[in-house]
Amino acid sequence: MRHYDAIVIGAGQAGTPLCRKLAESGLKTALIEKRWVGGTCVNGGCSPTKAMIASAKAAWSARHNEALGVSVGGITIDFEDIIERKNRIVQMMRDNSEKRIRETAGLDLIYGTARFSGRKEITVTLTDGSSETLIADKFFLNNGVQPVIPDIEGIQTIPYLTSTTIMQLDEIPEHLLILGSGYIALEFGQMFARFGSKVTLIERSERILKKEDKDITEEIAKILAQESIEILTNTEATGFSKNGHIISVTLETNGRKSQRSCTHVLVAAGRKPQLREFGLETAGVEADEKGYIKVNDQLETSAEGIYALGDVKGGPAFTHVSYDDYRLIIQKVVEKKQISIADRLIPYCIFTDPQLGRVGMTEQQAREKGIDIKVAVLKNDSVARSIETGDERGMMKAIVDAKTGQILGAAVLAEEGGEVITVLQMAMIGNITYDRLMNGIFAHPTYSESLNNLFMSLEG
Ligand SMILES: Cc1cc2nc3c(=O)[nH]c(=O)nc-3n(C[C@H](O)[C@H](O)[C@H](O)COP(=O)(O)OP(=O)(O)OC[C@H]3O[C@@H](n4cnc5c(N)ncnc54)[C@H](O)[C@@H]3O)c2cc1C
Ligand SMILES: NC(=O)c1ccc[n+]([C@@H]2O[C@H](COP(=O)([O-])OP(=O)(O)OC[C@H]3O[C@@H](n4cnc5c(N)ncnc54)[C@H](O)[C@@H]3O)[C@@H](O)[C@H]2O)c1
Repeated sequence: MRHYDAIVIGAGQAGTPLCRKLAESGLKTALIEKRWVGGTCVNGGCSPTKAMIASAKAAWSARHNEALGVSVGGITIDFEDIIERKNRIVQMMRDNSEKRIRETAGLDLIYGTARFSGRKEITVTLTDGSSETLIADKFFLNNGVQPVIPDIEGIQTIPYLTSTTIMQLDEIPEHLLILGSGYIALEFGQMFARFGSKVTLIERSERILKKEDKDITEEIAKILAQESIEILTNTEATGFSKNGHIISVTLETNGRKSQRSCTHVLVAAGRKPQLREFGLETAGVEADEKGYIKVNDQLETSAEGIYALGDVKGGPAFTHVSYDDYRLIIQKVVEKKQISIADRLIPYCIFTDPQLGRVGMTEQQAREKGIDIKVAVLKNDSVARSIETGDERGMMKAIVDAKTGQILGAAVLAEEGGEVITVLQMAMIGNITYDRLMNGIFAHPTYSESLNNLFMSLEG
């Protein structure tokens, strides 16, 4: 039985950099991965989707540029080229990561599926079907999550797509019906509409992106409608059947049944842990009622010497969170520093076009907490940058503590909303009050310059 100082399970956004740093610190380390180095982000998440979204944006721009006096004539979408470009990017990122791992002294990369067979012991089913048992003093669990497939009558009889398989299609769907209206649904929905699919979003709540403020989600819904994306809210899919290449869907809207047909169905109804046969109980690691691994604010599980990082521990599921977990674990385990994941300020960006950059509290959350707030709102049709570039869609919004002037949260729905929100995040990190941004000198004409006007709206 091989013994290691540390075993990392899952080559995700935490596991990949973590295994190298552990080995470089002198710990004999193994990384166990059942599929590909790079995990979801590189192979089936951020990188491939954003590569394909770039193609979709290029198609939109080619059509939209006529409004700017530039006509390119008719455009064609070469879906095979788009998929090939995406595959090249993924392969390059995966190969670079794997190369760095293989070049690290004291680190073994083992391809196989791990499960706990003892308290500090795992059995790995290797890709050739054989198995090996390994023991270690410390374990770092970075197993990630997988798509939820809702238990809807007939769903298993249709060739439904997930975020992974939709990026392996060899044709553009004629009519794509999407279950859900979260991050994955909106990013793929707009992407495929721009490639030429008819797109229908099915959302059982009363509105899309229900955790975001209503004015923001209404603005996004308006933008999607301009691209002929159909959004059915308060609606559930209750049955599926297939006849040739046509899929029939039974929908229920406020108790009223209707029938629809489409050619493809994407399930984007959330993600969940993949730990059913992982042997958490054998290791003494507790999970919560939804199956996520329970951790304290130092990423420690209920079992001594076993830590969990990234999506598998629940909470915000983003690459930058997983990466921050890695940074903190190194500080704790190697540098012997105090760490805490409590109260992390976690920004995010939904890569629709325009992007929705977000940080901190929504207006709704602040009001639910009873905080005395002021709300600054600026529509992009009064932003010089938007007018000049011919893209006036979207808005900016900031939530400010009425007593202290501190910025509590913000949303920027704009072309580079993900970049502009970082300016507001920096202000929050540095405790810079809104009046300093209102009076700050920013380069003209940038989106960030309009933060002057955004906060001026608070001065009445
Ligand atoms: C379509 C899509 C788009 C996304 N876009 C963004 C985005 O733009 N920005 C963003 O911040 N986030 C995005 N995300 C979320 C992001 O991909 C994840 O939050 C991120 O990858 C963090 O994952 P992780 O490190 O927890 O684990 P993962 O990256 O999921 O890695 C877990 C790894 O563990 C392996 N594994 C699991 N169980 C075992 C086992 N028993 N034995 C061996 N190996 C095992 C898996 O094969 C996998 O490689 C997106 C997700 C999806 C699905
Ligand atoms: N840009 C990004 O950062 C990005 C992009 C993609 C994914 N992600 C990550 O991946 C995670 C998963 O994304 P997601 O979009 O699958 O989940 P999500 O939780 O964001 O959205 C799921 C949506 O599906 C709806 N839903 C659930 N069951 C349904 C049903 N039976 N019928 C109709 N609607 C139903 C929910 O009400 C919800 O609106 C995200 O939470 C995010 O952390 C991030």
